[in-house]
Amino acid sequence: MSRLFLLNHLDSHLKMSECVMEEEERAESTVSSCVSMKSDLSKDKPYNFGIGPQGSPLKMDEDRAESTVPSWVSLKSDRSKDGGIIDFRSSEEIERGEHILSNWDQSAPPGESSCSQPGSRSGDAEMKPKQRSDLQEVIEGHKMSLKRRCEHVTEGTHEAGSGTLLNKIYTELYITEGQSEEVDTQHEVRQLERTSKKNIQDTPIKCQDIFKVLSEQQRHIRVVLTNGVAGVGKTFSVQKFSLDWAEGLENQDISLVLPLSCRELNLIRDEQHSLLSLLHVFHPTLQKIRAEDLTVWKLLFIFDGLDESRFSLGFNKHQVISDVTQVSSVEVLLVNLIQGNLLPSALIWITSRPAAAHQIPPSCVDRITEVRGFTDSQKEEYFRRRFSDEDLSKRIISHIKASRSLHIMCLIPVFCWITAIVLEDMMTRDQRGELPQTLTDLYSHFLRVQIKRKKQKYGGKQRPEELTEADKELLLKLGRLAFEHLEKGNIMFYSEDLERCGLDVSEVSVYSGVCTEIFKRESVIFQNQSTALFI
Ligand SMILES: Nc1ncnc2c1ncn2[C@@H]1O[C@H](COP(=O)(O)OP(=O)(O)OP(=O)(O)O)[C@@H](O)[C@H]1O
Repeated sequence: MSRLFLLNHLDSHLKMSECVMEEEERAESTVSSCVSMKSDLSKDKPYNFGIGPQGSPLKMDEDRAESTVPSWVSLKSDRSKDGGIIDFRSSEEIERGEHILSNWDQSAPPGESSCSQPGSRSGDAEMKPKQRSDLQEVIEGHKMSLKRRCEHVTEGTHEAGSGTLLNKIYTELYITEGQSEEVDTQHEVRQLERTSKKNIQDTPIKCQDIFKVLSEQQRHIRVVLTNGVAGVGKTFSVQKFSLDWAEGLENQDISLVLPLSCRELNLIRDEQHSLLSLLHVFHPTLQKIRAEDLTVWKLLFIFDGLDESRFSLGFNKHQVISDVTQVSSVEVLLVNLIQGNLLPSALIWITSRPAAAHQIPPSCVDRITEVRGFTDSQKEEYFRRRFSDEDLSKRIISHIKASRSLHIMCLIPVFCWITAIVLEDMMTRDQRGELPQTLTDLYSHFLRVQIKRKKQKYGGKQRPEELTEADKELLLKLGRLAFEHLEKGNIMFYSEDLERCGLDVSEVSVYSGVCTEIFKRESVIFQNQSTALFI
């Protein structure tokens, strides 16, 4: 059955926005405390694709999927038609491949972590030259493929995102080792304000160092859990880590970096796979690898967005699997990987919003890190990187500094992105109205900018700024959908949910430009008498 997955990023924003509106009304007075268990400010990964008869993501229409899934799933196979890996490598790259393998050959076997059992790396010593060069070829093919997937960011509309290089806009994030607190139930503005006042005991850690042993007290780090609220930059960190590896800049002792998005793993939740076939599905460049290669290489599995997974990870009662060709459910494979029964030498990096992180037993985790967002100077650097027009970035920075709530919220990178979109639009056209001072203002303008972009994209007779009756009706229905699911705590919508709110699935697909724009990122607040409507 064809299903439409749309993401609702709005769940806590009912609470949040109630608070923010109160806050705004009370200007600089104390921020009220509201429950904001899980903030869903961001998602730049809208799902909008069909699942094939077996639910296989590989059966997607390639063109459509390419434009809608900024994903780790390589929809276009990187293999040439006859199944051979395309050799994109320069001689330098080939040499580097050799270097990677020899690094691994020389490196000490990983130690054991709390959950792991002794690993086996047998086989590398006996590797024949032909086998070795085949493996290098696979590694290099995978690096090229990963680089292509990671070097561009897919924020905003497809057109806007497709041209943006990650390295151009990536701004260093403030990441710490250890976990700050329990899940915070306070209103986000208040949480963030507190977070920004750094605790002197926080130990900053660079993203590229998360698997490195940094002090004598530490032992081998096998499993890292990275926490962080919505939109704080977990996925961007994964993307940057992967890109730096694929470009040969960092962590070159790792043979293969294997990002797997939990949201995409949901798509094969009902299927049976071996770890090997799972890799073939999500990383088609690795079709050539064999079971024994996996035990020889130093692998890093990245499970991004545990909070979005629909698995129930039963760590206590599950089948034990130690063979990469043994078929089972994806959740059983995951648990066995994390516990170290399957590929005990493999490194595992899991990212999650705080509310879902408890699914991983602490005994399995060697290091916890937390993405805290941008410090004040990183906020400014973000805007300077974003705009080549220095004057524009200066004006935007000074506007943000002048507004307390905007400045606090810019701790979260996705909020910087919204602010950049809105203020750029307002400052670069003949705009007489006041610049947004409050979050409500900002979200309202954001919706307007997104609708305008959609109209420019799809055309239409009326001026891009004008809303037709049909637009209004659609927005209200989307608002209802978001509101109802916000109350239920759902973050994903199915076609049935859309139909229940009077939305025609095919219409929404046609309008996916605006729908995904609206759904994927932000709650936009309309104040309609005393009610807050979220879109
Ligand atoms: N380091 C960064 N440099 C520049 N922009 C960033 C950075 N990190 C995040 N962003 C901006 O914030 C947006 C959201 O980031 P990201 O998707 O990584 O958040 P997340 O923590 O994975 O959120 P979620 O929990 O909702 O999945 C990005 O699309 C980008 O616009």
